[in-house]
Amino acid sequence: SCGGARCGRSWPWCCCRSYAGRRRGAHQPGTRHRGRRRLGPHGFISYPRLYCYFRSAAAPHDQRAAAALQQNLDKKLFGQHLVSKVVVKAVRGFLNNTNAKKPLALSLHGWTGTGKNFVSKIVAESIYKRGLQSKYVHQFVATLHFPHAHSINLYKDQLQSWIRGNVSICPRSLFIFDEMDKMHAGLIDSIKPFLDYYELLDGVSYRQAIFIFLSNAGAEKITEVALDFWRNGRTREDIQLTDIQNALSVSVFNNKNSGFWHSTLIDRNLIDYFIPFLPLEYKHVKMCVRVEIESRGYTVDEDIVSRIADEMTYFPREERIYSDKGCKTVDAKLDYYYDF
Ligand SMILES: Nc1ncnc2c1ncn2[C@@H]1O[C@H](COP(=O)(O)OP(=O)(O)OP(=O)(O)O)[C@@H](O)[C@H]1O
Repeated sequence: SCGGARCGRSWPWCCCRSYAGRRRGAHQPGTRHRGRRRLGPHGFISYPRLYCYFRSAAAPHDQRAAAALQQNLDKKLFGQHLVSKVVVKAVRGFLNNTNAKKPLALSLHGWTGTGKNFVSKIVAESIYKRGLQSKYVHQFVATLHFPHAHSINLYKDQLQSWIRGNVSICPRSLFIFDEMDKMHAGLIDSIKPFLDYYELLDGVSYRQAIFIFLSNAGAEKITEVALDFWRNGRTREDIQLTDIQNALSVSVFNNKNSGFWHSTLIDRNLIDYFIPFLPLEYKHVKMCVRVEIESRGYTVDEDIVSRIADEMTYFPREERIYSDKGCKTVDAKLDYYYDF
């Protein structure tokens, strides 16, 4: 129990935002939240709901937010043409829609180190000034927050109450579920009502919320398609969403280790987009190395770039096209070459 401690960015199930919400009567079933007055951090009177509304929910009408998302993805994300296209369309469309019928639900799939967390961060930064640090952004990591299979019913209750409490406070809340493939089967179904087409549930509307699920499940399927294109002499940019999306959702639905195994979220079509992250090639790894060198304030040395990219391992064994860690570990390898 947090015992009324100050609200932090950690994961206190019992308290903080849910607790604060309860104190304000924000997420009691059937209670309408009116944004009551309270003293802000500097002694000013603040209106929590309005604060959230103007800081966050006003973003949909801000073309700059959508433009920033596009710009950032174009500039920072390598080798993921499908991701850039779909994420921009989905998020921009959703933010600009004042009459959304359901929350936005995106499921990002792909090999490790291909940019799933990176993209979630860019999405958060485009909507909320403080990005992942915003108190309206909630990140769950399956192995950290839902470790024990025997506690699944408890987690279900806690997850529901966490989401209910936070959406009551801020309708434009963002929930990111990492490591979906390590989530106990059935747990994620507990949030199904929130992702559905209800106008109100116990007086709360979830239609402005955004849910992003991250998973390695389906990576083999994605690699299979990418390899097929490569072996047939076609460029990876020729791959269309339609070449992967259906097969991906079916494979995730039928994969016992996907977190979405036989999930009602999938069979009730509550996930809006299954977004495939293609495995990264040698040239993409080099791009990541260059960015990392520049971010540390050094001039790019192409010799070091090649040496680091060469150190990574690539698959399949014969062709050696795709990095098996994507761009992960690139920053650690740099430490060896530079005396920081
Ligand atoms: N496609 C990419 N374009 C640019 N940078 C990338 C890309 N993929 C990964 N990176 C870099 O590598 C780092 C690690 O990637 P990230 O954490 O997003 O991988 P992930 O797909 O979420 O992996 P995992 O499945 O293991 O969680 C990112 O912070 C980013 O710096």
